[in-house]
Parts: sequence; C-alpha cells; structure tokens
Amino acid sequence: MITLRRLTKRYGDTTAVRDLTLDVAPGLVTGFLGPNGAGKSTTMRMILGLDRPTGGHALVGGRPYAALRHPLREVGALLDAGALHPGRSARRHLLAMARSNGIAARRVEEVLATVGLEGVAGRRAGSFSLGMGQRLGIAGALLGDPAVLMFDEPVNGLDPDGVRWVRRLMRSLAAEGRTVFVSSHLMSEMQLTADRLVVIGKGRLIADAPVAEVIAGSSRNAVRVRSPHAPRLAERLETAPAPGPGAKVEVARVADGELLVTGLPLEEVGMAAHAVGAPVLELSEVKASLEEAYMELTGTSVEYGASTPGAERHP
Ligand SMILES: Nc1ncnc2c1ncn2[C@@H]1O[C@H](COP(=O)(O)OP(=O)(O)OP(=O)(O)O)[C@@H](O)[C@H]1O
Repeated sequence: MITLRRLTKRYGDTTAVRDLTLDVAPGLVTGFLGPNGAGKSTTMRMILGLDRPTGGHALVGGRPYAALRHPLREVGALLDAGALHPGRSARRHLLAMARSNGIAARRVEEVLATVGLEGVAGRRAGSFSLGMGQRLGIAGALLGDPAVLMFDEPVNGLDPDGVRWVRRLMRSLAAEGRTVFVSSHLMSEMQLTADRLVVIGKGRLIADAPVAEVIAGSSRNAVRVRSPHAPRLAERLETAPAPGPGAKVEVARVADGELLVTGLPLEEVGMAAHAVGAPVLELSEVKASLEEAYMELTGTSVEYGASTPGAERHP
C-alpha cells in the first residue's frame, strides 16, 4: 500500500505537487497519468524519499521511506533506467544493489532470468540498448521481492514484444498481491494494463477511479442507431426527458439514416425507435477510448500544450 496525505512539493514559485491525498492499493495495477510536467515523477520521488515534501507525507506500507530498514525489500522502483554505472556489467550492478540491501546473491540470477538478460549479464550496462536498460532497471526493482513496485514509464523504448512482456509482468505482480504503481503516457497500453487510474494535472488530483469508471465518464460514449426513419426518430429523441439531473440528450446526424445519440442508454434509444415505428437496422454502443476520456479530463491541465497547425481553419 502507498499512502499519500496532502502531499505537496514546491520548487520556488512552481508547485509541482499540490495537496495530493490518495491510497494506491495492493493487488491492483494502478496507472499514474497526467500531462508532461503534471508532477508524476516528483510524486514518485517523494514516495522514495528522493525529494522532501514541502507539506504532507508519503508512506510505503504505513511507514515513511526513510524509516524502512531494508528499503529494496519493501519497495522496488524503476525511475530513470539510465541511472546506472555504465562501466559495470548488469550482473555486477545488481550484485552491488543486493549486497547493500542484505539480499542473497542467487536472487540476482533469478531476476536476470525474469527479465531475459541472463545471456548478456556479463556485458557492460553502458553498451545496452534502451530496451535492455529498461529491463535491467526492472530487474533492480524486482531484486528485493518487494510488496510495492513503482515504474516510471517502464515501456519507454521497448519494442512491441517488450511492451507485451511488461504488461504481463505488471499483471502478474498485481495478481501476486503486490502494489503496482506505474506511470505512462501510452493510453492504449494503460487501458490494457491498469485496473485503476490516478490522473493528475498541474500537481492536483483530477481522478482516482477504476479504468472502466474513467472511460464511462467520457462524453464520447454514445449509441449508434441506423434507421430509414432516422429524422422521425431524431425528433423523438431530442424531446426525450433527460435521464438525470445535469444530463443532456444530444443527437448527431452522422450520415443519411444514421444517428449518434449521447446521454441516453441503448435500451431507451431502442424503445424510442419502437414508439415512433422506426425500423432499426443497427443499434450499438460506441465506447470512448481511455485516450478520449483522458483528453477530456486533462484538457485544461495541459501545461506545455502545442497549438495544432490549421486548427483554426478546420475546427
Ligand atoms: N528539481 C526541480 N527543480 C525545479 N522544478 C522542478 C524540479 N523537478 C520538477 N520540477 C517542476 O515540477 C513540475 C512537475 O515535474 P515532474 O517531472 O514531476 O512532472 P511529470 O508529470 O513527471 O512530467 P513528465 O510526464 O514530463 O515526465 C514541472 O513544472 C517541473 O518543471
């Protein structure tokens, strides 16, 4: 379990993390999302005791990182895969980490095998490709067999096979009951890997919910209906009572005979078609992607946004 309470970090005038309160639970993969500069790395660094909070606190298994006797046995992390001695072999790098944390040397061979680096363990880490460096970083995180794991952009630089491997590894670590907290900018990957999401923007908490709930909150969820009597059906739907307070029914005529309805469940669209005697040729749900839901959530929190060329001409 990772516990954050009113966690805050200021660098001069910049508030990198602001009043963050949340729990990252065991047995789940929790994705940590947010635009560039949102404060993800700063949060992870504070959890690991690498940055001192300006306010609030971060606990791992109920204790601050500094109070952990054998930190690597309680929390493993991949923050910056490039942060290792380039002249050392992968094996010697891991052996040095093991020795300083009271971890048996045979564990090094186990994690080398887990990440698929046994064959190159004697090579200088400095000669590793980006993907091999990521695997070595992950091996270091797993070394102490910790209950809590944190990965900052673990699939960065990995080929599709490597990305799948990381996804399966995260899932299996969570299935073993560990706490897995992973940051990423790859929404499609997070949709496949994570159970829950924590989304921050400009240092503030924007969402802390199961992936399905985050996606369900998107206005891009809709019902597609095709009917030769689409105009009649559209009229009926537009005058339908909204399903709840604050909800709004919107009907878009996307093609001849095809409507996209937001704000009403599929069953009610079907019943409306029946009520006006409109034959239904298609009735289906259009699900938002996590990327769409994420873009809506973080739209106003993007710190380093670029304008889209031609956006004014083609709104
Ligand atoms: N050591 C530092 N000194 C001053 N400002 C810092 C420092 N570290 C981070 N910041 C600032 O804090 C904010 C949050 O940065 P952080 O690296 O935590 O964001 P992030 O969400 O990890 O971004 P990215 O997705 O780009 O990695 C940014 O505005 C950044 O410029």
